[in-house]
Formats: sequence, C-alpha cells, structure tokens
Amino acid sequence: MASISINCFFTPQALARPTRTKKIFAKPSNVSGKTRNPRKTNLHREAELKSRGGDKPQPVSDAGGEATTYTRLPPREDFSDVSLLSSSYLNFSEEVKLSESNVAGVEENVDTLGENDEEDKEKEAKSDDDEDIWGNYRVLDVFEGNSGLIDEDDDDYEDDEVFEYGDETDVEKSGVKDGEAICFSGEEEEEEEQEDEIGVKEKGVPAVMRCFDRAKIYVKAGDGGNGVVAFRREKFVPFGGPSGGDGGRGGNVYVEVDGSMNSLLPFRKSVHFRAGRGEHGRGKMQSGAKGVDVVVKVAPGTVVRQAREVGSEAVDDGEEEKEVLLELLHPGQRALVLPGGRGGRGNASFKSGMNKVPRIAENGEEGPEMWLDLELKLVADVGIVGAPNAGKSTLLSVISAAQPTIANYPFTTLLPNLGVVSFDYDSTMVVADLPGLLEGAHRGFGLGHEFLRHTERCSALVHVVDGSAPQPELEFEAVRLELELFSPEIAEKPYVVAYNKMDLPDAYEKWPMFRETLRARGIEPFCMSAVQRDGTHEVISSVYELLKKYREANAEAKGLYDQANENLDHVAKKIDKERRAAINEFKIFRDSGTRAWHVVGAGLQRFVQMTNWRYMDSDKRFQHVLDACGVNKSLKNMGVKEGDTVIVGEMELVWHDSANGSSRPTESNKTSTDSVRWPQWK
Ligand SMILES: Nc1nc2c(ncn2[C@@H]2O[C@H](COP(=O)(O)OP(=O)(O)OP(=O)(O)O)[C@@H](O)[C@H]2O)c(=O)[nH]1
Ligand SMILES: [Mg+2]
Repeated sequence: MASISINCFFTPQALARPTRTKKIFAKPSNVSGKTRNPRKTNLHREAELKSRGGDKPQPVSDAGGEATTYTRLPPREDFSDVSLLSSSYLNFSEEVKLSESNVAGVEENVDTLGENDEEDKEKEAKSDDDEDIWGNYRVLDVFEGNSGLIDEDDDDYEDDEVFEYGDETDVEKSGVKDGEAICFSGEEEEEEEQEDEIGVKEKGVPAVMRCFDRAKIYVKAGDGGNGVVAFRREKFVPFGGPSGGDGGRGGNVYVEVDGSMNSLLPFRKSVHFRAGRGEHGRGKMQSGAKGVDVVVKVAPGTVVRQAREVGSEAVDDGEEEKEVLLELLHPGQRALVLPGGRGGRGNASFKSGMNKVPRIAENGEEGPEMWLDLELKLVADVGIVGAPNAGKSTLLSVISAAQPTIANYPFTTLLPNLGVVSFDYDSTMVVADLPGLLEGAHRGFGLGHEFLRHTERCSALVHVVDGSAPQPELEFEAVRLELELFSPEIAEKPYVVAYNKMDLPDAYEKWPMFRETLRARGIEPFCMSAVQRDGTHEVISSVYELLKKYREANAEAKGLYDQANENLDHVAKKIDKERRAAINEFKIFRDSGTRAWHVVGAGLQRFVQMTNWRYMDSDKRFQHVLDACGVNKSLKNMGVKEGDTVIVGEMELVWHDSANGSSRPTESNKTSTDSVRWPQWK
C-alpha cells in the first residue's frame, strides 16, 4: 500500500455525492453505461498502445506529475427504479426440461404473442443484476449496531423504500418461482433475425416448420455470490477477528443429449437459459451455497456453434465463420459449456499478517454468457431420397412402424420422418424419409436442400424412383446430379436404387428399359410396389447389407471417436482460460471522439467488476493494483492530463494530478457521504 501514498489514488467520486442512497446502489458496471463501453468506441480510437514494450514515451503532465487522484464520476442511471428491483427475488435454478408442452401449440402461440410482453419479460430477466442490491442490503443488516458513521438522514429511508421490493406480485406476474430456471417464450428479436437469415430459402414454409432443425439460444452461467465483511462478536472473545464468508459459485450451464427429443422445435419457445447465481456469504465464516445449474436438453445429432451476438455491431458478412464447439450424438452425453462465476471472497479471506482487520470483500464474478447456434443433423443410418411423389414415405411406412403422411401430390413430406426397421432383436437400423428433391435443389429450390445435410450422417441411401414418371431414367439422373452438386461426400455413399409403383402398368412397361439403362452404368436396381409391399423386403435387406459393411469398416474408428469425446468440457475450459487473463495484460486507447482513455484487459475488467466499492479498503486496493500492474505509469507515459476521463473496464474515472503526495479525499467528504457501517478506516 506504500505506493498509494506516494503516487496515485483512484477515489470514487461517489464519495462526494450528496446522498448516500445512490452510493450504496452504485455499481461500477452501471457507471459507464452502454455508450461508455470501450468496445463500442474502438472505431474511433486514435491511438493504440500496448502496456508493455509498445508504450510511446509521452510528455508527462507538468502539473505535479508526482501524485495523482482519480475520481469516479457519478452514475447516470436512476437506481431507484422499482421496476428493476421487483425481480430481485428471482432465483434461477433447477434443470430446464424441455417438455413436450413446449412443442405443442407452438403454431398458435408464436403468432399471438405480443412483442411487448416479450420485451418486458426480457427486462425482468436482465434485472437479475439487482441481486447485488439484495445482497448488500443483507450485509448492512449484519452491521446495524456499528453505525457510528452512518447518516440516518431521510435518504436512508428512501433506501428502505427502494428496498420494499417484496412486491411479489411482479414476481408472480413473471411466472418465475424460486428455484426455477428461467426460459422465455414466444417470438424474440433474435428469433426474428434467425428467421430473416434463413427466410430467403424457406419462404412459403409455415412458421412452425421453419427452424426446427436450427435454433439460436442464449445461455448464461450464474454469477458468483458476493463475499461479505463481518467480524466475530462474542461475549468474552475480544477482537474476534474477521469472519465474513465467501460467496457461492454461480451455477454452470450444461448441454445434454436427450434421447427422447427428435427436433429443436422446443427452442422456438424457450430461448434464454440462465443458471442460478451463487448465494452471498454470511457472517460466522459461512460461505454461500452454489448456484443451481441449468441443463439444456438437445436432440441426438445436435451440432453446437458459437453464434454472433444478437444486436452486435459486428459487420454481418453473411457467411461468417462459426466455430463448432460441440457435436452431440449419443443420448446421455453432457458437456459443460459455461462455468459459473467465482464467488467473491469475504473479509476472512483477506486477513493477513499485515492487515488483521480487513474491511474489504469482493463481489461475485459475473457468469459468462453466450449465444449458441444449434443445428440438428439427424442420426439416421439410412436416408430415403428421391423426387417428390416417388413413394418414399410409403416405403418408410411399410418397412417400419412410422406413420408419415402419404398423399398423391409433391412435397407431402415437409420434414424428415424417422422410422426404426428391425430385422431381428439386435439388428435394427434407423431410416429417414426426406422431403423430395427437385432439380436445382442444391441451389435451394424446393424443400429437399434444407434437409440434405441430414443425409451427411447416413451410412447408406435408398434412392426411390417413381416408375410412373414420364422418363424414370431422367428423374433418377436429375436426383443423382443434385446429390453430387450438393455434396460429393453424400454422392459417394453406398446406395440402393428402388424402382417403385410396379403395380401400375405404365411403370411395369418402363421397368426393363430402366433396368438396362442402370445396368449399363454398373448399377443393379430393385423393383417394388411399396403400396402392395412387393419387393420392399429385398430393397431393405440389400441396404442393410451395405450398412453392415459400413459399420464393420468403421467400428475401430468409432471407438476412437467416442474415446476422444469422452470429456466434453473443453468449451468451458477455454472460456475459463480467457477470463483468467493476467491483470497486467492490458491495452490503452484514446477515443478520438470523447477524448477518454480506455484501459482494456480481461483481467482488469474482471477485477473492476469484482471490486465492491462500498468498502473503503476496496478503493485502496484498486489504486494499489492499478499502480502495481503499470496502468498509472502507462497512462502518464501516454500523456494523460488533469481532468481527463479514464475508463478502466467498466469504471469511469477522472484523472487528477496533484502536487502533494497526500491527495486523498478530504475528511469532510468521507463523513458526509459515507456508506459503510463498520469501523472506519483510519
Ligand atoms: N400405385 C402405387 N402408388 C404408390 C406406390 N407407392 C406410393 N404410391 C402413391 O404415390 C403417392 C405419393 O406417395 P408418397 O409416399 O407420399 O410419396 P413421397 O415420395 O413421400 O412424396 P413427397 O413426400 O411429396 O416427396 C401416394 O398417393 C401413394 O399412394 C406404389 O407402389 N404403387
Ligand atoms: Mg413423402
């Protein structure tokens, strides 16, 4: 702490604010507001200098240059917004089970839900930040007796008024009870965007049919609970020492494969998944409980990618690179996607030989958040492809217990149907009946294109040809060509050709010709009448043989694949690593528009977020850390001047040069705006 008295001080200006109401609630994250977000002003940055090595020596300010003081600017937001506080009871927790009820009735709900309702719900959810307020309030209670330094003025009562958020009506309205994870339903802004993205291809398809195999969801891990400052007070135990417990860890977000799901349709209703936040620490060395995890259930065959944040200012260049995070194929597979935020340390953790009475505690770390793109690729062994109306669904209905819609017009099948074909007790295969393919399908004509990617996972294909078509050979060629154009990998898969509708005289007559044409190409076609169940067994036996060969050939590779994917927590590990960046890795920019200095670094940002400004020692620690990690020095080298705005993480401060070394806030400032209820720092 010696460096503080010599050099720089960051003194939250909130200390100089006339009432203590806002001071108590002031959160650094709210101080800078959205427009102050350093990331958003990157475009206007004039200079970019790295903290180490790349610093350009700049003339140091004349005024003093020795001692400096930072002063925090007052927050702009109104913290007495009762609507925000109303949801501070929300405890997000418990597993999210995507029940069937989510699926049912989507069609009606999607159209009728008002946008305003959704916005309101989103606001309520976002205000879970206000749990800090709740936590702080409880901390204050602990120290009610030590209030020698407290202003019991009217403002305090205002505080209390603000805290009358036991208005459970709002909570009830939101439909969220304690111990429940939160999912919002209906059409969302991001959902609209999602539809826009694929709307071009899927124009004319009913809303409920769209996106069933693609979804965009928002996941957020729970914030850590706050640590508290407390001291042991007991009869006959003088100087009991610090006893503030640590906050609990926030809940994790998992993605798990649910074997009973076969589409991503439930995500049209439920987009947001938030894990519960950790409980705050308490006196008597009691640590807070861990937040409850959220498990997002997906269908087997779901590919998870990181999505571009909805509303982000990133230039949308259409096919932006999306990293595949996970491929979840087998029921029961579970991946940790987002780890919960760390709990803040209580003052017991800060006890040291030098400081036996620490009056400092940390906020819990904010849980990471992310938008995820989910894409479902069916895990079928065999795919039935062919032109529209060829009899694909009829074939599936005959060989399995599936009951797809069958009708005498093209595009009866809009979504793939799955059926299980069993020859014996242990010889089964999953067969998918796909929507018909048209010429130009690879360019997006018709419906089949959207679903062709499902065949990427199939081991073999059955190509059904409509024998009653004017020229079955041409129809066969056209579909083959589409497959090849869409993906050479699909075209290389082993396949069986089934010439259908042999019961019709027309088809029967064309059969010899068709067979000869294909034989000339080295393909031995099968003929059948799906309606009459003639010849279907041969077709299916033949494709099963292909499948067996494929399975045998891939048995070894599959074993290796499963082993490699046993631990699916790599996403969380990566995120954790990014968040735990060293505190002395930062960059300093100067915004050309606002002329503010931005100090940007993941480690620093996390430090600022976890600093609880209500405790006096936090200021000291903050200044000490900024000094120790070289921020002050770098700023001075770059030519920061008296009165300049400096934004560190999400904290906005004003740089003050001072001629004398003791530029702490005056005593009067401290007492008039004091907000702490424990022994004053001397
Ligand atoms: N006569 C006769 N009609 C058949 C046969 N197989 C299917 N059909 C008829 O052909 C029509 C289309 O059958 P679907 O099974 O719906 O054809 P599909 O290939 O699934 O068609 P889409 O889903 O639209 O691509 C229906 O009217 C069936 O009854 C058959 O072997 N003989
Ligand atoms: Mg069909």
